[in-house]
Order: sequence, then structure tokens, then C-alpha cells
Amino acid sequence: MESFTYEDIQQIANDILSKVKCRPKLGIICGSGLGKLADMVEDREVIPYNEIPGFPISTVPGHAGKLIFGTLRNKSVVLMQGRVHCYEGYSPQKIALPVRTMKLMGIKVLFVTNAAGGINRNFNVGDMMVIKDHLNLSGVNPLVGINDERFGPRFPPMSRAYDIELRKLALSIAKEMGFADLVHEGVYSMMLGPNFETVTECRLISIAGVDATGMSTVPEVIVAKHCGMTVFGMSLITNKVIMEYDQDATANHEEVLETGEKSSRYTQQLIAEIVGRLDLDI
Ligand SMILES: O=P(O)(O)O[C@@H]1C[C@H](O)[C@@H](CO)O1
Ligand SMILES: Nc1nc2[nH]cnc2c(=O)[nH]1
Repeated sequence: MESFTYEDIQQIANDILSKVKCRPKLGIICGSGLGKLADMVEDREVIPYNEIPGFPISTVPGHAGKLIFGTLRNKSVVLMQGRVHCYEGYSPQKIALPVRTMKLMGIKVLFVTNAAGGINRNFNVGDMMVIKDHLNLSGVNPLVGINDERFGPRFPPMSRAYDIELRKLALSIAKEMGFADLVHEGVYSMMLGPNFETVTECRLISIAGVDATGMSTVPEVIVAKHCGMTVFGMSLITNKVIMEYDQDATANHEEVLETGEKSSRYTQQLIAEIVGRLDLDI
């Protein structure tokens, strides 16, 4: 297993900070097709992942693979324009690396976004889901291995992973901005991927209370909570999962990216507005 010590990650964080003027307090991970949020960042300083020794490289279309530093609504932020996934062959520990690097760069609050398939039949393509909890069906966990207490405890709780105040704020901003009907709250589940779910898998997770399904986010959130970050998560519903046997339609990544292209505008506006109202001096 490839592992990174606290000192290795501190070195990576220091190297990155030596290349930029920005000192971010907030990190944002952009999901499939959601990287356009980077266009709203001002005073941008960009570092491609392949210029950061040890950093995993995004291999999936729709994930540019760049760290974007700058200001969003006057807040110093760093965006991961594109993430990496376990199904790309990266170990969960490698997936954890960018989040721990953010922690050691001084980031206290992490926003995670993703593209997800709608399990909840009331969700439409293009809707958004504020994540209230997750179900880890991936079979992987980035905290497996020796625990370094400088990151966090051996047995971290995960029952309040998604900050309740930020969830409430997101829902009330959506109302204020006039698109409350597009924003739901719900449970996200992570499958390992890269295949999309079978009909039976979708039916099973629906019974379990899952509202949207994807292939990411959970390892990042586990690592972020382990090291004491405040977490806010949001899914863009890019497709409705197939719940009937022998249906002609099938899920595909092109549809995911197309919906991102068409519908990520509201997601970007909502995230920017939440960021604008955050008190990051905590
Ligand atoms: O990075 P996210 O979770 O947004 O990407 C989702 C899951 C797969 O990587 C891909 C499937 O289309 O979109
Ligand atoms: N697992 C999974 N990931 C997705 N990402 C976007 N849509 C989907 C989906 O339907 N299933």
C-alpha cells in the first residue's frame, strides 16, 4: 500500500504554498462536469496536479486536474478542478492525499461536489441534492492502516459528517434565490464503480434510504472529518438511474457531462453564495 506520512504531506503542502500567494481557508472539490466553478474564482493562481510530486493525476473526462487558488466572493479558496476516484486504480490513501494536503495548508472547511444518479423518483435531471448523510458501499476506506493521531483519532465518528448549519444555509439561500424547487436534501451512496449500477442494486439502495448514487466523495469526506474539517456536500443529479428491468435506456458518462454543462449554473451560484456568507475566521 502506498502511504504518505504526516511529514511527507506537510512537505507537499509547503511546496504548494511556496508557489502561490493565496492562503486559502476553504477547499472545494469539483465533481464531474462541475469544474466551471473555477471560472468564478478571481486572482487565479493555477497548479496542474502533474506539477505536484506525489499528487494523483485525474484520468477521467470532465476532471481537468488542476488546483485553482484565488478568491471567490472575497474568500480565499482553493478548488480542486477535478478529483481522482478509486476506480481509476488509486488507493484510498492516494485519494486521501489532496484532502490531507488541504488540511495542512490551513483549510478548515471543505465543500465536496459530485455528479450523481437520482435514485429518489422525485428528483429530476438537473436538480441538486444537499448531502445530509452517506452510505459507503465502496468497500474501501482511506483510514485503513496505521493511524497518525496528528491527523485524527483511530475511531472517528461519522454520524454528523455533513454540517447541519451549512445544509440549512444552502436550503435557505436556494429559497431566497428562487430555485428552492430544484434543491433537495438527501443521502448519497458511493459504489466503487466504474460500472453504473444494476437495476437490483438501485432498488436495494432505494430501500436503504439512498436518494442519489455516485462513485466518489465518501473517501474525501471520511478523511476530512477524521482531521477535523467542517464539510458541506452537494450532488448534481445528472441522470435518473434505471429502476426497471429490461428498459432500453442506459446510464452513460456522456449524459453526466452533458447535464453538468447544461445545469451546473445553479450549483455554481448556490456554492458561490454560501461561500460569500461563510465566516472562515473560526
Ligand atoms: O467525480 P464525480 O463523482 O462527480 O463523478 C461521477 C462518478 C463517475 O466518476 C462519473 C460517472 O459519470 O461521474
Ligand atoms: N454510480 C453512479 N455514478 C454516477 N455519476 C453520475 N451518475 C451516476 C450514476 O447513475 N451512478
